[in-house]
Amino acid sequence: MTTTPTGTAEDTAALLDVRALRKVYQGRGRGVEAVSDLSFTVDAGELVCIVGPSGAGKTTLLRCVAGLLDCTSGEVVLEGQKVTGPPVGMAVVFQEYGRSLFPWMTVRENVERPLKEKKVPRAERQRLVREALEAVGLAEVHDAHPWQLSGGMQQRVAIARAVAYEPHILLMDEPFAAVDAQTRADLEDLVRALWKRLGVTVLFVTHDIDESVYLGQRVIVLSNSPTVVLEDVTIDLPDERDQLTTRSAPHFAELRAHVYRLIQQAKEGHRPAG
Ligand SMILES: Nc1ncnc2c1ncn2[C@@H]1O[C@H](COP(=O)(O)OP(=O)(O)OP(=O)(O)O)[C@@H](O)[C@H]1O
Repeated sequence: MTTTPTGTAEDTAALLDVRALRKVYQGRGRGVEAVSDLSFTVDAGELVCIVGPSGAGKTTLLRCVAGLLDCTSGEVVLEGQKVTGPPVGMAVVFQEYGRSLFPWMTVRENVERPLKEKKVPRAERQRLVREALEAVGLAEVHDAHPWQLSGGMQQRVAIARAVAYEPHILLMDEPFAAVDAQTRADLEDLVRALWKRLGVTVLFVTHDIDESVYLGQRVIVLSNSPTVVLEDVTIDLPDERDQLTTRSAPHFAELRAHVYRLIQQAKEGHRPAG
């Protein structure tokens, strides 16, 4: 069991509710307060990006949301249940695809593995794996091993594995930081396409301001550590986005500049007013 019911969850319709999250790492002698007080919600079907300067606590936040790390105080509530371990309805895609795929398994076996653990019946598993590999454009290489594929293709496998699992929420932790710029653009479009097609909720952590504005419906900007939310920016760009038109739109530039200024303020130690 990875989640426990919370009596206070009924007051929110949000899929994910991060409430006054605080994380202090206990070191030798003294604690390090990485996250001070983080609160935000994500509604079902939203695509929300988190940005912040290096060391802002993005990974700490994501690990707490994923139930991989205990918070010191506050709570993470997913679908009305307090997260106390990796939740069933969640899948995570990490930056280091090389370490998250099993090299001795084929692409198909890698994607299928979590479904076996979830005890999905065989025929259903095969359908989900086939559809997920088709969705990321890798149907042809289902029998290859990860080490036979490029970095971008390996990350597509990791995305297919997450998608096949049919999560209610997909967490992505700087998933494209290790691929080249062209592949990154393709993968960004893949995430938007899958998000629209599947209706999955996505929480996407990145240090890349342009990427956050291009992908998100909202961008939550974090202060530097000990972390609070500096601003929750609504990205009111048209829903149909593409790399050329969207990125060259004047309003994209305005939003990008706004988030950029917030990150500069974060680096200078600004905190939200009040
Ligand atoms: N295990 C740990 N023990 C002590 N302090 C830690 C530990 N992990 C992270 N920290 C500290 O917590 C703060 C936030 O770290 P975290 O890795 O979450 O930030 P980040 O925003 O993901 O950074 P980056 O963008 O550089 O990956 C930093 O000051 C970091 O030094």
